[in-house]
Amino acid sequence: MAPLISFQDVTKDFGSGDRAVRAVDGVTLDIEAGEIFGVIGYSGAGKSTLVRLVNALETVTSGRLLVDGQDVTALREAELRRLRAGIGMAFQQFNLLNSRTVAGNVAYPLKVAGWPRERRAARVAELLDYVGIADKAKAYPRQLSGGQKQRVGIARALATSPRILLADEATSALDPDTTQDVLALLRRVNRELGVTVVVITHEMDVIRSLAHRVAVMEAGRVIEHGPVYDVFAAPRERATRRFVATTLKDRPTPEAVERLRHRHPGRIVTVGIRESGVDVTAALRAHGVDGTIVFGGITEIDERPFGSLTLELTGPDAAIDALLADLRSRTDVDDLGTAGVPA
Ligand SMILES: Nc1ncnc2c1ncn2[C@@H]1O[C@H](COP(=O)(O)OP(=O)(O)OP(=O)(O)O)[C@@H](O)[C@H]1O
Repeated sequence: MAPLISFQDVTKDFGSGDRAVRAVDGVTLDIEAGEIFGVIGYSGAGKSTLVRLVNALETVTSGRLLVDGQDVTALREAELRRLRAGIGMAFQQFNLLNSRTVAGNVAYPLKVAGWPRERRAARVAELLDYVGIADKAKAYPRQLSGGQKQRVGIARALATSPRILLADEATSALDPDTTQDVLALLRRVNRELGVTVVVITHEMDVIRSLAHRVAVMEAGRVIEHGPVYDVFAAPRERATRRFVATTLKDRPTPEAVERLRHRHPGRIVTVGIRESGVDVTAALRAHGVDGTIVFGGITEIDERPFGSLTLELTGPDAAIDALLADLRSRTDVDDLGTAGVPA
C-alpha cells in the first residue's frame, strides 16, 4: 500500500538571501495509513514546519510531498480546501475561539464546511461525548482546565472526520496526569477511528507511550527514524541517545558510577534488558558468579520490555569473563570495570 504521507527530499526555506532560514532540509520520510507517527526534536529543529507542510499551512520550497497520493505542491485552492478538510490539527495552545462556547468551537469547522444546523448539532454532541466533555457543551474556554481545552481542540480537529490528525505539542502545556489522559484519547482516536496520527513533541515520554514509529529531527533534517522500539534500543545519533536518556534514566551517569564504585568495590556492569529475554539470574547461577543489583530500570516501549540492570559482580575473574561473554551473545553489556581498574 502506498504511504499516506510521503516526503521526498522536501526542503522548506523561510526568507531569502542572507536572512534565509532552512527550516526543513532534504527530508525523505513515509508515514503509513493507520499508524501513530512521532516527530521529536529540540526547539527549532523544524518539527512544526515539517507538519505544517502536510496541510499546506506552509508551502514546500523544493522536493515533493504526497498526501493520500496527491502532490500537495501542485494543488489549486479548491483542491487544497478539500485536502485540509481531511486533516485535523490540535495545537499546544489549543487555539480555541474564546467568544464561542465549547459546542460553538467544535461546530465551527462544520459550519465552514457547509453542514446544516441540525446535522451540526448532532455531530457536535457525538464528538463531545467521544472526548468525554459532553457536560461542558455550553461552557466557554476560559471556564475549562487545560486538559478539557485540549479535548475541545481534538473534538474540533475530528469534526469533519479527517483521515489524518496532526498534534503539534498537544500535551506540552499539560500536567503529567492530564497528559496521560490526552495521550489515551489520541490512542483511542487512532485505534477506534482509524485516524493516522502525527505527533510532534520534544518529550521522549510522549513518543514512548504513544507512537509506533518515530523520526528524530535536528537542524531541519531527519537524523534517524524507525520503529520506536528499535530507535530506543539502538540509538545511532547523539541527539537520539540524549532523548532516550531523558525518558528512562536506567543507566548510571558517570557521576553515579563514581558513587557506585565507592559503595561497591566489585566489577560493575550494565546489562540491557530486551524483548529477546535474558535471564540474568540464571546466567549468574550457571557461571557461579554473585551479583547485586545496584542501579537500573525496566519499562515497556510499544508494550515490549526495555531497560537495563546494573550489577556488581563478585567471583573469580575467569568466571565473570565467561558470564559476560555469555550475556554479550544475547544482549548489550557495558562493562564499567572495578574501582581503580576501569574496563
Ligand atoms: N514563518 C517563519 N519565518 C521565518 N523563520 C521561521 C518561520 N517559522 C519557523 N522558522 C524558523 O524555522 C526553524 C524551525 O522552526 P520550527 O518551528 O519548525 O521548529 P520546531 O522544531 O517546531 O521548534 P519549536 O518546538 O520551538 O516550535 C527555526 O529556526 C525557526 O526560527
